[in-house]
Amino acid sequence: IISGYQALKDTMIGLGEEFSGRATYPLLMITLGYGVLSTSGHRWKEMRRVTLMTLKNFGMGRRSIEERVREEAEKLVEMFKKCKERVQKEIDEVVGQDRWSSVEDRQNLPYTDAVIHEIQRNMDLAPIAVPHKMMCDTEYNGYVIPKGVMVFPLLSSVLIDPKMWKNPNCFDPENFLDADGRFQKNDAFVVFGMGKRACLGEALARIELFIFFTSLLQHFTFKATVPLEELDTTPTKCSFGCMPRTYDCYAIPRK
Ligand code: HEM
Repeated sequence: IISGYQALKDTMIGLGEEFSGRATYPLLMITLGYGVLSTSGHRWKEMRRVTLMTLKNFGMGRRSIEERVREEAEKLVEMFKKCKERVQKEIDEVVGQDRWSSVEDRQNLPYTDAVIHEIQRNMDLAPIAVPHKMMCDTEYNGYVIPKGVMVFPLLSSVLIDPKMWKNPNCFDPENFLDADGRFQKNDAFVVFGMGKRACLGEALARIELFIFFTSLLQHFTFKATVPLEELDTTPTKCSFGCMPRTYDCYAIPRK
């Protein structure tokens, strides 16, 4: 298990090729050894290249991916409308009046951007990423890690690495803001993994999260149905992931 920002950076990026294999474990047996996530070596490289090309072609650049994501966000808002007959008229007014947010707005919404990042950091969706496999005998930090060994990049440890965060142990958007309130990137934001096997869907996921989040908050105010102190916001553990809990809430259209 590789833990902490520096060790993950040294191995996943510095020794990227050596650590680029994918280990097999029971959950991955459903893939029958196929697919970009579960393969290693030449086969994986080819699939990763083709998948990346397909994802790029799918959008023909970022703009049309964004348009498709926005369409989905609009559908989501439509879904809310259907469920809430009583407020349908108000929603129609809001949808009719406001423009949709776009990724260009991100730079002018540093606090919103910081909140989305902080949610992802706290969520810790993939605490151990997806296990890697050593491609050859490799020495790191005085340890010899033999070929074939399963390696867990402990992403959780980086997301709360005290050397890397202002306030690692609680929800604080300031972790992504500088003294002037501008958005500040942090290399320890590794929710999508690091190096050669890092998530292929990161760009798409980031656009989706930004547009869904801003569109929903643009059109609705969310209120809990119980006092906030009664809500447990810690993620639940589910297999090798961390999942958000489910909550009842009021989605109140904004005027
Ligand atoms: C918030 C959403 C997402 C998060 C946090 C996430 C996170 C991750 C992580 C941690 C890994 C493993 C990295 C490693 O092995 O070191 C991964 C792999 C991968 N993800 Fe995602 N992911 C997300 C969304 C997506 C989406 C939307 C897609 C597809 C469009 C996608 C496609 C993939 C693929 C294909 C791999 C395997 C890459 C490889 O093995 O070379 N992910 N993701």
